[in-house]
Amino acid sequence: MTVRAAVAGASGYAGGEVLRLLLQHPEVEIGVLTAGSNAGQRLGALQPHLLPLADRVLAATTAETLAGHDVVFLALPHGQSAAVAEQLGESVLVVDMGADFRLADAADWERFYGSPHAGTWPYGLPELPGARAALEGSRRVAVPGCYPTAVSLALAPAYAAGLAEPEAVVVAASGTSGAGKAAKPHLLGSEVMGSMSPYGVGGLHRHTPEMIQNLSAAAGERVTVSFTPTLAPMPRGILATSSAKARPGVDTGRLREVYEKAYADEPFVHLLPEGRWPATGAVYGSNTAQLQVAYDEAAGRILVISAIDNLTKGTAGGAVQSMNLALGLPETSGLPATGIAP
Ligand SMILES: NC(=O)C1=CN([C@@H]2O[C@H](COP(=O)(O)OP(=O)(O)OC[C@H]3O[C@@H](n4cnc5c(N)ncnc54)[C@H](OP(=O)(O)O)[C@@H]3O)[C@@H](O)[C@H]2O)C=CC1
Ligand SMILES: CC(=O)N[C@@H](CCC(=O)OP(=O)(O)O)C(=O)O
Repeated sequence: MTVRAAVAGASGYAGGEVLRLLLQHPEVEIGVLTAGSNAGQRLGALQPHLLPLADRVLAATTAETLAGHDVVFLALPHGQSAAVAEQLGESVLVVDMGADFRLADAADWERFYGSPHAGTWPYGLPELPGARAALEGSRRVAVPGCYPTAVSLALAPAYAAGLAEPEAVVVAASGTSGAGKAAKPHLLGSEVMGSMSPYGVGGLHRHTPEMIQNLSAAAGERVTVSFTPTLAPMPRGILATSSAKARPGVDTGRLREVYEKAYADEPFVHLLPEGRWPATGAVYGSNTAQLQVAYDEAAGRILVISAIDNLTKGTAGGAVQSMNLALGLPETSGLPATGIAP
């Protein structure tokens, strides 16, 4: 089977990463690549690491240029995917790496994104309860945000097993590629190098409702999330520390048992052996999420540390994994499970 794939937003970070993975995918042939202001440029000038595609000229992002493919990846800014997606046929698989179709609650969407809600598609985090079945055979996929990927993988098993009170606290650090390629004053090298800083503090970050949605679904009751993102001086990676008050009866043994069972058969979620801790360096460039759990007896809290590469498992890897499921291909095709070190 040969799958012909187009990528809209090929000049950006998410588009570049999905192309890196698709170039290694045994069943995929790369078709049209599009951009916005960089339409007309050669890809090699913008993504010099994608050597086999260096001479490809970027087309304008329109439904016409994206027509005639089996799958279209949309790596466009928030709010731009819906207009393109609605013009693509229903038989085409559309994988949206933006946020447009992630949230089920229209009021949440409007509050955090400030535009009308476009709809809700099957959610591209197969490891969440029920998600894999919804992706199989689907022709529309909403790829999760990078922080919600790290945090949902970390806390969903605890909530699904009834181990935690419905009030989660999350502090997470992200590499700068999470903010995209467009120049922003707080992302200048001299602002970021040698410094860590918080942003979106106090429930303001748009990934908060996405985490609440996923964890509430796992818990079967409304979970609140206090989320503090921080910017770290590294190009890729997210390290999230997620915690919640433990319910009576929880101890280290029970906590480990729940996580071992939840992820025993998952190819891309790795619960580390006791005493070892996740690190962004260990998952760099891979589609793997590393997890470790701890029970803080004195505080009565469950702690889960998770590490992902924001561009791989946090975006493009999740997108390709979901494509594989949607098209009935082996779920792991084209996806590296091993990282690059040091
Ligand atoms: N970076 C990350 O870790 C993650 C990103 N995502 C999502 O992926 C999407 C892309 O993000 P990212 O790659 O980081 O962003 P970038 O800013 O790096 O890339 C944006 C891409 O969209 C194109 N584009 C911008 N405006 C338009 C337009 N009006 N019409 C057509 N194309 C346009 C750009 O083209 P040009 O170069 O020509 O301007 C570029 O190819 C976003 O929705 C983001 O939320 C999701 C999870 C994680
Ligand atoms: C460091 C940084 O700025 N990160 C981005 C998250 C990137 C991402 O995954 O999210 P979306 O797909 O929802 O854009 C942010 O906090 O806005």
